[in-house]
Amino acid sequence: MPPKKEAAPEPKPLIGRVGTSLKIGIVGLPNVGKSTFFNILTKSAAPAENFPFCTIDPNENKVAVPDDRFDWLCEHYKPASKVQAYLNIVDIAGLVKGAHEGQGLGNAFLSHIRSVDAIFHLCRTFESEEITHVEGDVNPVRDIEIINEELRLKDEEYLLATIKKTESLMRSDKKMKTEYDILCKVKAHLVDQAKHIRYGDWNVQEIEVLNKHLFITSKPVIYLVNMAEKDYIRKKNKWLPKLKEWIDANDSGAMMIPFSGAFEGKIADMDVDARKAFCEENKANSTFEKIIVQGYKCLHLMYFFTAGHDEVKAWSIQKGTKAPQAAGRIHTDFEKGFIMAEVFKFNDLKEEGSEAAVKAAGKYRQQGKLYVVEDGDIILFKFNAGAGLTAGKDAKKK
Ligand SMILES: Nc1ncnc2c1ncn2[C@@H]1O[C@H](COP(=O)(O)OP(=O)(O)OP(=O)(O)O)[C@@H](O)[C@H]1O
Ligand SMILES: [Mg+2]
Repeated sequence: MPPKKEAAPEPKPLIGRVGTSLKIGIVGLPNVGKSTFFNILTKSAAPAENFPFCTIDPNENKVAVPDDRFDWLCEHYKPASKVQAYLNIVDIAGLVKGAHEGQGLGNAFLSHIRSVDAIFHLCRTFESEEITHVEGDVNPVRDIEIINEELRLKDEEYLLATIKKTESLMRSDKKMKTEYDILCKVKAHLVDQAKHIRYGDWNVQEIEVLNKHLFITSKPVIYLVNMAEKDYIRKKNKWLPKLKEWIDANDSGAMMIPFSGAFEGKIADMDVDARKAFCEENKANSTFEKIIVQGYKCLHLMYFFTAGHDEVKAWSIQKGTKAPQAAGRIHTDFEKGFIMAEVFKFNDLKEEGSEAAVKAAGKYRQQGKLYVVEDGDIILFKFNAGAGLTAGKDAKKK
């Protein structure tokens, strides 16, 4: 018998693209260390030289999302195959003041920013005589304002053109009126109040319209602060408190993560022992795990696990995904013929020691169609393999 339907409140839809192959893009002024960060993080070899506009075309790569629970499951099941979740990252060319009007490398890379789903906004606090700063001196607060204004102006240009188009369509199609009104509300926020779209409190209908257009300033942002190695080790730089203050005042709730491209580059080249000794000696550690995990979460992604001796796998899903759609990530038949999800929690497995013990303790739950999958759930789907076949056939061999 399938479990009873449980009543779950409908969560508000997310702003942004639907899917799981979402990407986070690295955005910032030229020569602030974007490609250096991208290369070390994703073990890529994109050009990262000391001159502005070194990057022209976007570079894309992925990096595994570190997770102790995944490591524990692999240790526990000793599976033949292990598949982690991945974060897709895009290294984008530097933006300068006036980019929305074609300054610097022009408009092309603003379209590269449009095609990502969240932003690592990278700024520079490291001083260097040799490494040019396009604005003449190091001032990350000013730099962040320049970039944020460019992104807003690009959205403004697109929004005003869209309002015009919608207005003319409305003459022959009355249904366009609702969309037109919503776009005007977006204009009051983005143009009249000069605010990024992500700060607005939008209702379901408004989010639907926003998701047709995927505005740049509706994307979630994490601020990454690239420090000199010395400053990173001593955990001090005069800009850190100013940046924190600016973010609290202007982008309240956004996360700021300080790191150092120079420090990360140095330890990435060391073998495990040398790295450990260096980090202990300097009482400093890599920030990359935190950046990857937060970048992944910022895309509204999470994962559930399937776990057995054949395979331990983390399946990326969007937050708020219900059990049948989560099953559909594995195979469309799993979604079509969904009967139930047998779910247990990672902590219960760790505590009880085995699946059998979890079951015996009554912590193995059967969940129905309305169950909203939680991060780190370990799931076995039961599904009807097709018309005429017996219901309840195991979805996945264990
Ligand atoms: N934390 C740091 N300390 C000192 N130097 C750094 C640091 N991070 C990066 N650099 C140096 O800054 C220079 C510019 O770096 P990079 O090419 O990564 O910048 P970018 O932001 O990708 O520039 P562009 O927009 O022009 O592509 C390189 O010489 C790099 O080694
Ligand atoms: Mg670059």
